[in-house]
Amino acid sequence: REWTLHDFDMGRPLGKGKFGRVYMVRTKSEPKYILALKTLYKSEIVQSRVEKQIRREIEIQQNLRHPNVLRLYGYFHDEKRIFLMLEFAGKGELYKQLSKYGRFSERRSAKYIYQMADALIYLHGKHVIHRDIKPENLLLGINGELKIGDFGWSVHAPGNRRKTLCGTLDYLPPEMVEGKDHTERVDHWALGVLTYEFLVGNPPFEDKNSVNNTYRKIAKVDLRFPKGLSPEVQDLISRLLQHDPPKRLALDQVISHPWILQHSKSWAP
Ligand SMILES: O=C(Cc1cc(-c2ccc3c(-c4nc5ccccc5[nH]4)n[nH]c3c2)n[nH]1)Nc1cccc(F)c1
Repeated sequence: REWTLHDFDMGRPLGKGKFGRVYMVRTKSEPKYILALKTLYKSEIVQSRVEKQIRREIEIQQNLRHPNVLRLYGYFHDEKRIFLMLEFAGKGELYKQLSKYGRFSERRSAKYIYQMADALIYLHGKHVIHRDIKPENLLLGINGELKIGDFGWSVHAPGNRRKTLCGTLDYLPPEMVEGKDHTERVDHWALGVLTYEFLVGNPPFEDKNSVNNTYRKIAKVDLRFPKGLSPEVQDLISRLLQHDPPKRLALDQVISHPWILQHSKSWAP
C-alpha cells in the first residue's frame, strides 16, 4: 500500500532527530493509528553522503519485530523528503528521565537491562550488531517498557566499517578505540556501560575535560564503582566490561544473572 502525507493528521513535534524532525501524527482513516513520523531531507542525506546508511537502516529496521525494538512500519517520499512511519513510544525519550532523576533505582535499571539484553539476543540472532547503544537512542513505551529507537550504526556482523567518531566515545569498547575489527561483543560492552550509567548517572570512563583520558580509561578498563552499588550489580558490570570481547558475559547469562533475578520478582507480570 502506498502511503502519502495526506493520509495523516499532523500533531506536535516530538523531537529533532538526526537529518530531520519527528512529528506525532494520526492516520485519518479508521483504525486511527498514532505514529511518530520522521522526515528526512533528501538534500541533507545526499550532502552528508549517508544515503547507503539510511537505506541499510530502513532495510534492517523494517525487518525487526521485537517488543523492545521500535517498529518501522513503512516509509514513503515526495520530491524533497523521505518519511519514516515509526512506532510512537508513549513515554518518550529515556535519557530525559535519566537527566530528570539523575539516576535510576536498581529495580528500574534491572528491568531495563533485562529488556535490553532480550532485544540484543534477538538482534544478534539475526546477525545485527547495534553498535550505538546509549540512553539517547532509547525510548519508553506506554507501559514503561524500553524500546531501542535508533539503528543508525547497526551493521550485519562481522562489522568492520570505520565508525567516524561522532558523538560520545563513552560507549566505545577497547577494540573500537584501538581501531581493531569488532564483533557483536561491542554490544555486550555497551550494555555494561549502560548499566553503570543508569545506576550512577554518568558513564564509567567519562572525563568531561579530556577525550584522550576517556580513551585511556577505556583501553585500560579503569573501572571504579562509587559507594552504594550492590555487590551483585558490580559483579554483572565487571563481567560485561572485560577488555577481551570473548570474555564478556554472554547475553543469556545476563538475563539469568542474580542481580536481574533478584529484581525480576518485583516487576509487573
Ligand atoms: O532516525 C531514526 C531514529 C529515530 C526515532 C525517533 C523517534 C523520536 C521520538 C519518538 C517518540 C516519542 N514519543 C514521545 C512521547 C512523549 C514525548 C516525546 C516523545 N517522542 N515515539 N517514537 C519516536 C521516534 N527519532 N529518530 N530512525 C531511522 C532513521 C533512518 C532510517 C530508519 F529506518 C530509521
